[in-house]
Amino acid sequence: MYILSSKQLAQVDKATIKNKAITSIDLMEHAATLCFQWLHTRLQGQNIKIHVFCGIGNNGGDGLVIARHLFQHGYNVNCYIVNFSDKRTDEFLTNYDRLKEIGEWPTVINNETNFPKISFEDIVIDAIFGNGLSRSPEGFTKKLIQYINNTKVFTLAIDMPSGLFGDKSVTKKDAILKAGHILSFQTPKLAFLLSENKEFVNTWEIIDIGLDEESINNLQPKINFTTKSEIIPLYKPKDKWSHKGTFGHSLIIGGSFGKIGAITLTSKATLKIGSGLVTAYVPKCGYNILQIAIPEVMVEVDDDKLLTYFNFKTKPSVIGIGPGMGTAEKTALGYEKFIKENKLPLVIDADGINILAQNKTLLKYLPKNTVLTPHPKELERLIGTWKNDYEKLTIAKQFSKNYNIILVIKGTYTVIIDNEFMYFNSTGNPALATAGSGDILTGIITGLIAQGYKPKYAAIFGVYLHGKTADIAIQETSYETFTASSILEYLPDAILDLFNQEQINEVGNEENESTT
Ligand SMILES: NC(=O)C1=CN([C@@H]2O[C@H](COP(=O)(O)OP(=O)(O)OC[C@H]3O[C@@H](n4cnc5c(N)ncnc54)[C@H](OP(=O)(O)O)[C@@H]3O)[C@@H](O)[C@H]2O)[C@@H](O)CC1
Ligand SMILES: [K+]
Repeated sequence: MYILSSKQLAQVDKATIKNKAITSIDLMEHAATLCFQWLHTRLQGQNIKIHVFCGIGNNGGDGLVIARHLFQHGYNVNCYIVNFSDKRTDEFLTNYDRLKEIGEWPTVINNETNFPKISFEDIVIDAIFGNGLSRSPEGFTKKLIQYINNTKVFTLAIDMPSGLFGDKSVTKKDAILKAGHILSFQTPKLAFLLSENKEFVNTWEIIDIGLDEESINNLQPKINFTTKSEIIPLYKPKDKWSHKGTFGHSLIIGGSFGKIGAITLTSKATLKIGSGLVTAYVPKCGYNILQIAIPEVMVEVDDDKLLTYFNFKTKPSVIGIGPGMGTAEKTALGYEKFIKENKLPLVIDADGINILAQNKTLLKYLPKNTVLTPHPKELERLIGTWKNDYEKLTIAKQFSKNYNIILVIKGTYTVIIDNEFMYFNSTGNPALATAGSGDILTGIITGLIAQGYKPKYAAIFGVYLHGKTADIAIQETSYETFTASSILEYLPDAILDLFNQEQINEVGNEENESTT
């Protein structure tokens, strides 16, 4: 699913009205009716007080439509116009009239004295600002947002939490509505996926309002939200004539005394995802451990307790390197020599990234499309600091472009960056924040490359499956007891789930929980 900027969304709105021969007012009626139905299905006519706050633009227009349907279905509704400007849109005015026609006159809020009493048990519908927000709210509108936030009432934001920009950072964070849930139109907004907005974005879901797909595709959006429907076409079915050589040979390099577990997990994951052959290259102290832990994996050894020489004999098709490796001086020296001489596809994690960050001149030796999988701290060491999440993404894109590499930035919504393109992952939950989780991911991506997946798609697919294991597991287990080994245990379910037709239809209407 694409993620569109506010500007792109406004363009697609216009194109839809033109190409689908639908009027703007009908499009609004359709979109807002879907929001009403969402609420009606859940409330089933319960007598809960619902406060609908409407701005004077088209987001406010949506609010008026929702309020009308609520009134007509006998709900206990109070509707307000937040009168921050006299620039009412036509669609707002039409729906204002339609509400009056059914005998309901909204209360106009012009200043603080007009704020209504809101109880904790009530529901607030936020239709103050949407896609047309042009600056941070000020004056009584800002005060109203703060007033609503202070009540701690459940808030349902229409399209976006008021005061939040869809695609740029907000410096004044005290004028943004804290949404309990967001019903957002057509595409996720970039703002929902960034941790700097975690206070304002709890759960969200996408309401498909039928905007013109062709117009969306014509924009060739560069930001994606990868759900099951984007992942399925990536899957490479197995050819019945294949043999283990067809699925590649992965070499997994890493480990040090006390951290052989990390490289064991990576090797296991590489094997489990289907790499035809796997060899681990570890310090001697890891030899017995690996041979006993994973009989299917071959082992080559380096120095006693630390990797030093990097002189393996294996001729792999791809190398995954870094987990548990450490950054000791002799390891760093050997690694630097390896990086300068290596021509094979690489997946680099953990200390492999840290050593590159210490000596950035090495970056130019990385083969095109090398995959780097930093967590936020490793990323900072690699690309420097950032002022906000948007700047982080801009710097990361430039970095990916400069060195022709693929970045997998791990987080609540892990993002894969390839030059100007960004792919935000839709799966995963806090269960994955556990020791060894990253080591497993490195193995999964390496093993997919071994099987012929292009590095970018191996990263996108691997991150999706990694997250999906936790989503499936959590229905049967607890967050607490989920460990890195559980990822491997649930990997078969994550793959099989791709072929589960029932859930495919749900894509586009999935609830997404922000989990930071
Ligand atoms: N057919 C369609 O297009 C559909 C659209 N849909 C809905 O439309 C929404 C977008 O509507 P919209 O473009 O009218 O923008 P919206 O956010 O309602 O308000 C903009 C107004 O606020 C003003 N303003 C901005 N910031 C301000 C500030 N800080 N303080 C004070 N004023 C401020 C701004 O004025 P200006 O910036 O020019 O000063 C303008 O007057 C979208 O989110 C979705 O809900 C759906 O119904 C589907 C069909
Ligand atoms: K809103």
